[in-house]
Amino acid sequence: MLEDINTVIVIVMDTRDKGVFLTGGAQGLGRGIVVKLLSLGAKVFFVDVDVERGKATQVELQTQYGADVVFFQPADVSDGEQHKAAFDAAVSTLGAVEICVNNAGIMAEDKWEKVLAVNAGSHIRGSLLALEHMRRDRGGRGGVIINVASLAALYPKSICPSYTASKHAVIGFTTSWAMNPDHKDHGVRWCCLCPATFQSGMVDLKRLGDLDTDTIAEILQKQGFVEISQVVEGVMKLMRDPDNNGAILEVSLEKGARYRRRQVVDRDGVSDLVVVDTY
Ligand SMILES: NC(=O)C1=CN([C@@H]2O[C@H](COP(=O)(O)OP(=O)(O)OC[C@H]3O[C@@H](n4cnc5c(N)ncnc54)[C@H](O)[C@@H]3O)[C@@H](O)[C@H]2O)C=CC1
Ligand SMILES: CCCCCC(=O)/C=C/C=C\C/C=C\C/C=C\CCCC(=O)O
Repeated sequence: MLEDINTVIVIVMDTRDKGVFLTGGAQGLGRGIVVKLLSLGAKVFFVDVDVERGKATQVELQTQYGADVVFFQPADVSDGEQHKAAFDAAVSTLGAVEICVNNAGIMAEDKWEKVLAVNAGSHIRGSLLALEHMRRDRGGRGGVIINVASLAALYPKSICPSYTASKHAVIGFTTSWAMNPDHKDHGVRWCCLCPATFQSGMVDLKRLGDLDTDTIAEILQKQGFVEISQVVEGVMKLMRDPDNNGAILEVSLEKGARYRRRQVVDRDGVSDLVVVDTY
């Protein structure tokens, strides 16, 4: 009798010794992703505009994981020069960057230009810096770009229109690049993460500008939060699967982690992109 041999072997991206560049790593989700990647043997260079918190995080993580695997540089990623200088410093410190996580974000409806500069501008710039460095057809090693959006990237949100616009921009930019016909040559994957609300510095109601904090507190209380650890697992899911390109992964309390959209690249990396799931 024939054995069932329909076993699928999935080769996941090995993060060990990979160079990572991440923005907004001093606290919240960014810090959670840094810790996870360090625990898996990656080397991480993170930036943040919060210098004190960034330094403290660096000291703590160097003590735990080693002084030669985690590096912090202060940078405001809404400033193109600071952002580029930090990316270049990451490349010279780590040797190469193969994973880029554009995570830094703010919510401040009374400063919509800043919201767009950080949440959309820095994700676009960071992606282009990473693409240029990683692309195989220009001597790079390939890699993956993860852009942290939000559930607010997928729906209109009357509470925070500018924040919502900035997150929609991230989805549009990332999925458009994922369809680039040169994908097979440059070997860089593009993914978006869309989490529901989780506890972090951003949920500090004092920092939300002129938003109606009483209403927000009431909604958040009723709605609940996803755990940062669940959101970090979502990032790992996007990162690890070598077939993932153009993926939008939602992480919510009701549905857990699920793909809203995804395209696959054949194992040989030379076929056209095929949309396998849409919404
Ligand atoms: N907290 C939440 O419920 C959700 C957050 N997100 C997104 O997750 C990402 C991370 O946010 P959280 O961890 O929640 O916030 P957080 O406020 O805890 O951490 C964000 C970090 O980014 C840094 N940052 C802000 N502006 C910066 C700039 N111009 N340059 C460099 N660093 C800067 C902050 O100093 C902070 O350390 C953001 O993109 C946010 O929009 C998405 C969905 C839900
Ligand atoms: C806009 C909400 C969904 C995503 C959450 C997010 O990206 C960041 C949240 C940060 C702080 C919380 C402040 C405002 C959100 C308030 C209420 C959310 C619920 C509204 C809704 O889901 O429609």
